[in-house]
Amino acid sequence: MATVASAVAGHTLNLLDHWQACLVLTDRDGVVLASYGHQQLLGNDAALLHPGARWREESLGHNAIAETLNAPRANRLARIALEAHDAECLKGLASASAALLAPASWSTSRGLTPGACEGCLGLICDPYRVRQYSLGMLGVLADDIEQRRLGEAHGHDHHLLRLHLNRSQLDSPSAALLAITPQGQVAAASRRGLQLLAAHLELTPASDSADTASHSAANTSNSTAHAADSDSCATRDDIHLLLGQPLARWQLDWAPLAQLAEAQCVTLAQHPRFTGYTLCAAPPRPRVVARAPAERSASQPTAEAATRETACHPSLARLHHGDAGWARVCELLARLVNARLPLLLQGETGVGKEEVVKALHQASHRAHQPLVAINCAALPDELVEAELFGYRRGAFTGADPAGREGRLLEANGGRLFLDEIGDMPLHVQARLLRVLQEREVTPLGGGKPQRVDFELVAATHQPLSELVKAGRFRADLYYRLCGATIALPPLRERHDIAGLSRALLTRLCREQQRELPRITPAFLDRLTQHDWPGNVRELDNVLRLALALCDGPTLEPCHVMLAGDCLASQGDCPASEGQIARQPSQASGLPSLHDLSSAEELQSALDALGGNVSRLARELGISRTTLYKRLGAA
Ligand SMILES: Nc1ncnc2c1ncn2[C@@H]1O[C@H](COP(=O)(O)OP(=O)(O)OP(=O)(O)O)[C@@H](O)[C@H]1O
Repeated sequence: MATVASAVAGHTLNLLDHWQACLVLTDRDGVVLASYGHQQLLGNDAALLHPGARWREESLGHNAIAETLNAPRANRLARIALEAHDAECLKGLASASAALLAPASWSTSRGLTPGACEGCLGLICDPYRVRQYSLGMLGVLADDIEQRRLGEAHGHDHHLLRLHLNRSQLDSPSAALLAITPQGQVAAASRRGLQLLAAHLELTPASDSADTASHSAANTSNSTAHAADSDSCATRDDIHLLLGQPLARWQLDWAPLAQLAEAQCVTLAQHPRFTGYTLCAAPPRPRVVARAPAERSASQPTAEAATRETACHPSLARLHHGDAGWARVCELLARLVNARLPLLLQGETGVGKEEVVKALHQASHRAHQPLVAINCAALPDELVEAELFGYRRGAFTGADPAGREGRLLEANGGRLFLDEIGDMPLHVQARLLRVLQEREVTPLGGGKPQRVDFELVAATHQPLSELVKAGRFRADLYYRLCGATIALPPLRERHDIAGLSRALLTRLCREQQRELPRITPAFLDRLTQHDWPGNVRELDNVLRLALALCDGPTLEPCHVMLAGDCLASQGDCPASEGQIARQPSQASGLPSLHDLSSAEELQSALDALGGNVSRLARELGISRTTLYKRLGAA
């Protein structure tokens, strides 16, 4: 779910930044899986936005996420007003949230399965900026996530029908989505899909009884501002009448629809109830299953079993920030993480191959076992065998008299990462192949072979298959390494450079224990225009330098120094809003509260800080609520 949510949330990052708002994705227990947007919102309590933090009532008191998760169906959308939060760090902020529900589905073998709550998407924000837009946005994001999850669950063996009155909106979350079996039965439907079918049968939407009780109880709290879900949805009983039914029941003729090629649209001009709707049908898309290795013992889990394990671990979800190519990589990794397949990662230098291996290891069942990384290009030819396989006492001149275990044995029980595998000398390739075949390591100088059990990941920036053709890499080893080959896209092809840059800057500022400067759109624009031959490594360096060059509170395009730019030629940056605000005498650069007596003066100070209410409140030593009250006097 985190992968899908990240892909969806990635589109909102600019907006979140502008609103100084933060989106929090939690699982159904209120445990944070990921967060996006303005991470400084909670100041010293930023850890609440980190994976693992809990937002249930027992941990954090009253808040919208907890409220939604108490009764997810009834409270699909909830909003908590300013003072109603219990936690000190949330006081003066608004929280709003939307439940993320799995689609109700039907199959011949299992019958009807109601959609369970899978998690929650919360928005923590400055209430004066966002107000009612927050719920609208959350509703759209939740619809989008739920639709994508439906496609993920059913798209490989069902036709997906989309209906919308406006052809250009067929791909949007406001379209109705139906999953149809090869026999033409409705197997699942999105919320809007259910509404559309329900309307056709003239079903009257009613509330789910269990959830309604808790909803009413929650509504008795006058500090809670609930937003009723304006999108009425078919009830559980109605779903029995909708799912598992032949599509023909709605007078939609299945045979010609099943023949539609993807992206082909039909306008249902004359249809009795769907008049004016455009319909588009996508045939099933087979799942991508990694190539199985040549041999596998019967006791090992199959690749197919692993493909069922599609939930994306937060450490994998953190690898991308909304780019579709990287989202696909993360999804594949999530499927393969415990599949016991050797993985081969291919990608240019600096794309993040090592980051991927670390994330993969953290997400795997072996996370608590060693991850042993070996850079094959960095080992001198004469030492590489000793390093990998170890040696016995006195095996060669200059060896450690006590002998050495070798890195392969160190990886026993865990994962071995062979970086730059294309640079491994041929004679070492032969020995490694033997280890992979026999799962035994014999140290240099002889001795008893020792059994080893490790997962294997190899990486290279070289086209390994070409090296095989050129006779520089053993074909038999190549086929042992590439149970699944995953190509990592270079940075210039990514569409999430802005989101990635924000994440890298946040990490750097945390490391340097400094406040994250405001990031101007022009700064991000300059980053997205570059080609990034050194990929994420180059971006990381450029951002480090930008932070070092930035004295004020705002990162401007002039702080971006790309390879070849000369520091000495860097002109002065124009004084930013924040620098203008630095005139007064205090260490913080702001006049004291005493000096800012009128609402107009407070407003000017706020404008000078780019509208950052939290920061102004902090600088002035007052709560956000007090600040709003004083601003409200204007
Ligand atoms: N998704 C990411 N999030 C944060 N940092 C990243 C990410 N991907 C890469 N980096 C950073 O970019 C730099 C290069 O990453 P990494 O070493 O994983 O690349 P690589 O592909 O293994 O490079 P090489 O082929 O040169 O060894 C590191 O500093 C790493 O921390």
